Amino acid sequence: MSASDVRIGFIGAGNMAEAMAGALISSGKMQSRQLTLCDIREDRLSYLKTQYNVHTSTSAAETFETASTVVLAVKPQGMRALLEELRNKGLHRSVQRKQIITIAAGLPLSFYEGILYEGLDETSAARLPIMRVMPNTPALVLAGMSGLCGNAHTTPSDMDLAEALLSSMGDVLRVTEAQMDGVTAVSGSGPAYFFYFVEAMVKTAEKMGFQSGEANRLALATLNGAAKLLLDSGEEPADLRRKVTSPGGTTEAAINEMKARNVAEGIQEGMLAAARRSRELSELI
Ligand SMILES: NC(=O)C1=CN([C@@H]2O[C@H](COP(=O)(O)OP(=O)(O)OC[C@H]3O[C@@H](n4cnc5c(N)ncnc54)[C@H](OP(=O)(O)O)[C@@H]3O)[C@@H](O)[C@H]2O)C=CC1
Ligand SMILES: O=C(O)[C@@H]1CCC=N1
Repeated sequence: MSASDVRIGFIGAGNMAEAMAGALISSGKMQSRQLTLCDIREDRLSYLKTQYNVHTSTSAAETFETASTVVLAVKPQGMRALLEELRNKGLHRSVQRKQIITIAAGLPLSFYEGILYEGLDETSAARLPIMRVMPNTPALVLAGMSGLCGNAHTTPSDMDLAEALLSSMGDVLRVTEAQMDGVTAVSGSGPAYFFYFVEAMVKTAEKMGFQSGEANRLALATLNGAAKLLLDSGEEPADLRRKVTSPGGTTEAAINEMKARNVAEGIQEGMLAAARRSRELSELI
């Protein structure tokens, strides 16, 4: 199937679906008319239609039927009801082969198989290969990071298709399913850790007397520059940190204070909590 034949249907058109759909369009990978965004919220759909000129629908069944690739983008807690709705309408007995890509945190491939493959023989199940993707919201600005894995019915060309779509939004790493909780904790949730750090830096700059706009400029230009330096120089973060840290200087005073407050441990424990929560989500359904 060539890129122009692909029809992607997003079921659940929230923050992450918007980031992915927006990236597919702005990267030139897909035309708006190749995308359908489905949500239960009409207000959300009218915003998305105005913003991206995509097809919109309130019907998950219709979106599933008309797509060649379906992206399941509802919250994990709503996934069972959605899958059961699709299965109860017989849509899993698809004659047309289509890729199912789920972006929900935590839920294992076996959960989707248990519902979507119910009553299907191997030949019919093979028409619905299922892939798990863990993207992140910087996809919207084509700077995303995604982890990708697939079930036994996923062929190399299904994986290539998913990777081609995701690489238009940023970097892609193929992983095992066992690594997905880790991907979620590092890159899926990761942008929020960074934003939390920015919030703290900006708040502190304001307390030091800078106007909000000035505080934002100081913090953001610095973090953007530091990330660029790290990426472009190829040097280790610890080495770059040492180059900023003059013995007996201001940076040393800051880092000593952060170490005394176990900031690194807080980051580690936060990330481990995210991975734990990812595993827990699979138990909730
Ligand atoms: N946000 C992120 O950074 C990331 C999110 N994810 C995953 O992406 C998924 C979506 O997250 P996110 O975009 O943040 O969530 P949102 O809540 O922003 O989006 C989900 C949308 O789906 C709607 N919805 C719920 N049930 C249905 C249904 N049956 N049919 C159609 N639409 C429905 C929701 O409506 P309502 O609000 O009324 O329920 C909501 O508008 C989650 O599973 C999450 O784990 C993965 C990586 C990163
Ligand atoms: O917070 C969450 O559960 C989702 C998954 C990764 C990022 N957001």
